[in-house]
Amino acid sequence: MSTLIIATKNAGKANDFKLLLEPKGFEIKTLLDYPEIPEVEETGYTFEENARLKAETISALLKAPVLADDSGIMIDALDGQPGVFSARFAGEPKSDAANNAKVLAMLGELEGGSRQAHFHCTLVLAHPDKESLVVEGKVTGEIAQFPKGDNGFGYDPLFFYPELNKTFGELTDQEKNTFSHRSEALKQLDNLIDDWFN
Ligand SMILES: O=c1nc[nH]c2c1ncn2[C@H]1C[C@H](O)[C@@H](COP(=O)(O)OP(=O)(O)OP(=O)(O)O)O1
Ligand SMILES: [Mg+2]
Repeated sequence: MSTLIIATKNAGKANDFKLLLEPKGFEIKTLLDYPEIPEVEETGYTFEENARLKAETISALLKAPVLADDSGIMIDALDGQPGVFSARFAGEPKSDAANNAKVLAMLGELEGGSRQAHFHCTLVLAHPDKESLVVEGKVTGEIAQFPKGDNGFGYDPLFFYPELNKTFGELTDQEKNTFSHRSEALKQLDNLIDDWFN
């Protein structure tokens, strides 16, 4: 069985990756299993730059293949904000509740059709002596008028997905991992990963 380290400290993402990759025979570890690894600063201005920083830094440190995810939510009415700054939108320390409240306050009374948004995910798979692989995925929806659902993490309770008539916070794990930006990106990776590993 191949071990794959995910360069994340986000327990919600870690859970998504476990559900998505363990059935494919990967043993998943995350930075929560390596508390001694220092924080990698996300100094990039694109998802790819930040995902590369996380994957390539940790891969060089651990001398092992490492996958990183940089993701966020882009809201049309806010010209694509919070985008790369999604995790820190309401400032530090990062808080999902404060980020969600800030988004709702900025959108105010805008009606459904004007609340379009999408989740974006860029994945970078790095190896100490190979070129990194880069893939991405997205999913489109709307920002709900108020948070709904206790599943998932981050902006999930605000992200209304019209196809299922539910927010991502109301989806089962299986539904989220069928429709999410993360699963979309992983599908792209799936086509490439076997050759890359061998
Ligand atoms: O499926 C998702 N469902 C809800 N929210 C999500 C999702 N995917 C990304 N997001 C939000 C969470 C965070 O506000 C930002 C990611 O920021 P991002 O820097 O990539 O992750 P992070 O700092 O939480 O963990 P880490 O860098 O250790 O992987 O977008
Ligand atoms: Mg981060």
